[in-house]
Amino acid sequence: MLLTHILYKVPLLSTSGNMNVEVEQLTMDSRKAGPGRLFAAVRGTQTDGHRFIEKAVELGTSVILCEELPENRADDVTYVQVQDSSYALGLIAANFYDHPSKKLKLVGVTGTNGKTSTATLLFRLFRLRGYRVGLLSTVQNQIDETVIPATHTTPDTIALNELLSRMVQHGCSHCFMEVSSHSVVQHRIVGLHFAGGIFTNITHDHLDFHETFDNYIKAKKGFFDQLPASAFALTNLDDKRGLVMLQNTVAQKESYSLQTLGSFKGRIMSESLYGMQMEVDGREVWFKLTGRFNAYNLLAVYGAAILLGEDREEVLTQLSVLPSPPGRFEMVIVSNKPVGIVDYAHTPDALQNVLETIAGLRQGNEQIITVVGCGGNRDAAKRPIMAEIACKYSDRVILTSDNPRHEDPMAILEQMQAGVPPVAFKKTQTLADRRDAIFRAVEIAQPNDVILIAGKGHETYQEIKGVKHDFDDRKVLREAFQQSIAKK
Ligand SMILES: CC(=O)N[C@H]1[C@@H](OP(=O)(O)OP(=O)(O)OC[C@H]2O[C@@H](n3ccc(=O)[nH]c3=O)[C@H](O)[C@@H]2O)O[C@H](CO)[C@@H](O)[C@@H]1O[C@H](C)C(=O)N[C@@H](C)C(=O)N[C@H](CCC(=O)O)C(=O)O
Ligand SMILES: Nc1ncnc2c1ncn2[C@@H]1O[C@H](COP(=O)(O)OP(=O)(O)OP(=O)(O)O)[C@@H](O)[C@H]1O
Ligand SMILES: N[C@H](CCC[C@H](N)C(=O)O)C(=O)O
Ligand SMILES: [Mg+2]
Repeated sequence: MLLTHILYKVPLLSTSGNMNVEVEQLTMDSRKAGPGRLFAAVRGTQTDGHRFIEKAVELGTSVILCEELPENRADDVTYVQVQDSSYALGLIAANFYDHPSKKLKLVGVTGTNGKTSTATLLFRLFRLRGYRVGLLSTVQNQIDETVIPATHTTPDTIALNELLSRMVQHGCSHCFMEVSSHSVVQHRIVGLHFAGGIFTNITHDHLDFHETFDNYIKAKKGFFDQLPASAFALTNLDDKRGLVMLQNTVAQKESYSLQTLGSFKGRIMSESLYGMQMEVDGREVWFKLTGRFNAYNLLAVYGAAILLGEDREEVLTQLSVLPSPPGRFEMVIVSNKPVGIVDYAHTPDALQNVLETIAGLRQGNEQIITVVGCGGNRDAAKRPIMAEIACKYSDRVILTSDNPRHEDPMAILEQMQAGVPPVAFKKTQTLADRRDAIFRAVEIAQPNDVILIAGKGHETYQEIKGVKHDFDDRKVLREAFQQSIAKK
C-alpha cells in the first residue's frame, strides 16, 4: 500500500524523503525491519525504539515513523515525524489493513476481572447462534474453529488489525475482544471502530504499571471515551465505578445489575457447585456456571447479545448450556475424591469471589483447601492481601509459586506470608514447588473436601527465569488424585 494512503488522517509533524513509496509490512521491532517495511520507533517501558532506528535503516527499511528525527538521515529512507508514535501507529495499522474493525461488529470487554469469561461466553454464544465469530482473549485468539495462540490479553496494534482482517476474510460477522488497561494506555486500540463496550468491574491490580488507582480507572474509562455514538456502552451498575466509566462517552449508555434497576436485571435464586438458577429480565433460567461473579458475567453477555439485536428467549436458552471457560471455576473430579477447582483468580478480588462462592455452597463440614501463589515481576502489593484472603476463607492454605518470572520464589512467598494473620499460622504451609503443593493438598484432603488451585487457570506453563516449563494445574491435580487412588 502507498505510504500516503497509510498516513490518511494521521497528524504529521514533518516528513522527509519519497512519500510515494510502497509499504508491504508494518513493524515496531527493529529486528523485524527490512526493505518494503515501515518501522515505528515506539517509546516503551524497558527501552526506546528510537535507539534502534539506525539498525532498522541498516536492514534496508523503507520508512521510519518516529517522534524525533535522527540527525543523520539516509537519502533513500523516508522519515515521518509524529507527536506520538504509538498513537499514530494505531491509525496507520487500521489504514494499512483497510479498517477491518468497521467490517464486523467488534465488542470490547474491559475491567479487572471477568474479561476472558465474558468475551469467551459471547464468542461461544454467537457460534452457537450460527455466526462466524472471532475472539481475542488471554487464553487464546480464535477465528471460528482456528486457534491462534495469544501472547497478550490484547495484542499489539499491528497484530490486532491483522487478526481482525483475517476474521473479515473468513466472513466473521462479530469479534469479541478483551481490552486490557495496558492496551488503552499503550494506544493498542486507537483506530478501531467498536460496536460496543462492556465494563465488568474494577479492583486492585496492575498498580506496578499504572502507579495509582486513579490512573488505572482513567485507563479503563479511556476505552469508553473513545467509543463512537453508534456503539453501546454497557456497564455494571453494582460496581462503585460503573457510572464513572460512562461519564464522558458519546455511546448509547446501558447497564446491568443484580442489585438495582438497570437495562438488564438479574437475580440469583439458588446455586450449587454445579450450576445456578437465575431470574433474568423476569425469566427463570438454569445455568451451568455458578457463583455471583458468573451471574454478572452472564448478565453482561445477555445484555450485549440483546443490544446486538439477538432474540431474548433464544439467547437465554443457548446461554444455559454453555460450560465455564477454560481455567475459570473449572472442576477436576475423579471418583470418590474431593472436588478440585482450578481457577485463574490472580487478584485479591477474584480470589475473594471464588472463595466466597465455594464457602457459600458448602453443605456440611467439608474443608476448603486452597493452593495459591502470586506472579513475579507483577504488582507486589497484592501478595500479602491474597494470602490473607486465602486464610480467611480456607481451612487449610498452601502458599506456593505462581509464575516467579525473574524474581526469587522465596522472596515472593515471604511477602505473601506477611499477610497471614497469627491465628492462621497453624493451618498455613509454604511449599515453593507448585507440584508439591498440589500433591500435598490432595494428601491432606478428605473425600468431601473442596480443593481450590488458584492463580494459573488455563495456563499450560510455569515461567521461571524467562523459561516456560510445561505445567498445567488441571493435569497435575488429576495426577495427584490418581496417585492417591493407586496408593490405597
Ligand atoms: C509493560 C508492557 O506492557 N510491555 C509491552 C510493551 O513493551 P514496552 O513498551 O515496554 O517495550 P520495550 O521493551 O520497552 O521496547 C520499546 C520498543 O522498542 C522496540 N525494540 C526493542 C528492542 C530492539 O532490539 N528493537 C526494538 O525495536 C520494541 O519492539 C518496542 O516497540 O510493548 C510490547 C510490544 O507490544 C509488549 O510485548 C510488552 O508486553 C510485555 C511482554 C508484557 O508482559 N505486557 C503485560 C504486562 C501486558 O501487557 N499485559 C496486559 C494484560 C494485563 C491484564 O489485564 O491482566 C495485556 O494486554 O496482555
Ligand atoms: N465478573 C467477575 N467479577 C469478579 N471476579 C471474576 C469475574 N469473572 C471471573 N472472575 C474471577 O476472576 C478470575 C479471572 O477471570 P477472567 O479470566 O475472566 O478475567 P480477566 O479480566 O480476563 O483477567 P486478565 O486481566 O488476567 O485477562 C476468574 O478465574 C474468576 O476467579
Ligand atoms: N494477565 C495477567 C496474568 C497473571 C496471571 C498469573 N498467573 C501471573 O503469572 O501473575 C498479567 O500478566 O499480569
Ligand atoms: Mg483475560
